[in-house]
Amino acid sequence: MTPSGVPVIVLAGFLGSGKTTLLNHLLRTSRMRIGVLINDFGAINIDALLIAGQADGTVNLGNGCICCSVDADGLEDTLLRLTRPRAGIDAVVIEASGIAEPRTLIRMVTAIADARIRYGGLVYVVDAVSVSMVRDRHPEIDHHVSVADLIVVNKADLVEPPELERVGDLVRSVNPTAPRVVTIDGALDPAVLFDPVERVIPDDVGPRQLTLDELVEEIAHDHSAGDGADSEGDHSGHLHAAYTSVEFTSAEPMDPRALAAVLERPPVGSYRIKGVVSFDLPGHRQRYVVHAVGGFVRVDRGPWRGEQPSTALVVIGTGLDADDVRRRLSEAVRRTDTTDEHGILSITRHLPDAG
Ligand SMILES: Nc1nc2c(ncn2[C@@H]2O[C@H](COP(=O)(O)OP(=O)(O)OP(=O)(O)O)[C@@H](O)[C@H]2O)c(=O)[nH]1
Repeated sequence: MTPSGVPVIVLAGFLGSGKTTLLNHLLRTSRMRIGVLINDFGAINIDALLIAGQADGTVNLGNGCICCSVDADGLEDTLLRLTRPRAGIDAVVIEASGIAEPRTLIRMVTAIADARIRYGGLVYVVDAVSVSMVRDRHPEIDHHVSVADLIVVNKADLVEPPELERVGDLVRSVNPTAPRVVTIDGALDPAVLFDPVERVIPDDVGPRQLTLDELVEEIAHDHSAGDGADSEGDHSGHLHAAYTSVEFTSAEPMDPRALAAVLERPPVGSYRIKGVVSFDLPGHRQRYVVHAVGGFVRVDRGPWRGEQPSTALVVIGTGLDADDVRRRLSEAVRRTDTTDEHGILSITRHLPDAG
């Protein structure tokens, strides 16, 4: 028998492991109506930008780590609103920031005593390339893996089979019971996560089902009305205590060669750079999405979605010199006197199909 209540799944994993990629895959391939709660680290919510347009309903929980910036009541309110029968949501996924403390989040979800929702488990994404290095730096990652209900070993395309096997053994030694799935680009079969549903909207839910835009608007309004305080107290032992982020925005287009240099040789202390970039060059006026994780750079591009082309980047790391980061990015804003017609190649060579 399928348990009752809308499942609330927590999606976690270290910085850059592939959580947003996996979530986008689920949103594209699942036939369910999925509500998404996103919590990103940094004042500009890049993950919300990267998911926008894909999710049925996206609620941006704002700046900071979810376990700090959203108090238990705020999370409860949001979840209960999101799962009202009129909303017709089949499942909720909370994407935690890459340095969130999943156990705190799980406690917050399981503490909600309302039959309308149930905790749907922790899906933990492991980056096959960097997991060993990340464990050396942050042994507490093992605690996160150990409480996972499903472990997704992602980026299988970037490691040789023996290394993949080694990562599998390592994960199993930390969490012997959770099932493991190996993926490329987070291509997880939604059936692994969600029970099939037959959506029945009860008769007593009012004149009509809410559109998700209406729902999101309502929830966003509630959030701006009262931002949560820290309900969990001391976060000094959490991963995010050591990390800071630096945001950068520019209405002026960027210089591709200079930006590529920042992505390939990131500022001292930087572990993760991500964002949306405008180059505004002939043939390259699309919306570029750039990612750097450890030493890996990846670029994707697509159309702007009605927004004004501009650049928004976040750099996350430990011991970042914010002034230096901003200076390097400011220097990568395109100067009008430059004519570097091949500069864009330093960016397009990181497109997945660039060979
Ligand atoms: N080659 C390869 N790249 C991947 C794979 N999965 C994700 N990526 C890339 O890795 C980068 C980070 O992916 P995201 O999905 O943004 O990672 P995240 O865990 O959401 O990152 P944070 O929110 O910053 O913690 C992006 O450039 C992705 O395109 C994969 O399986 N293979």
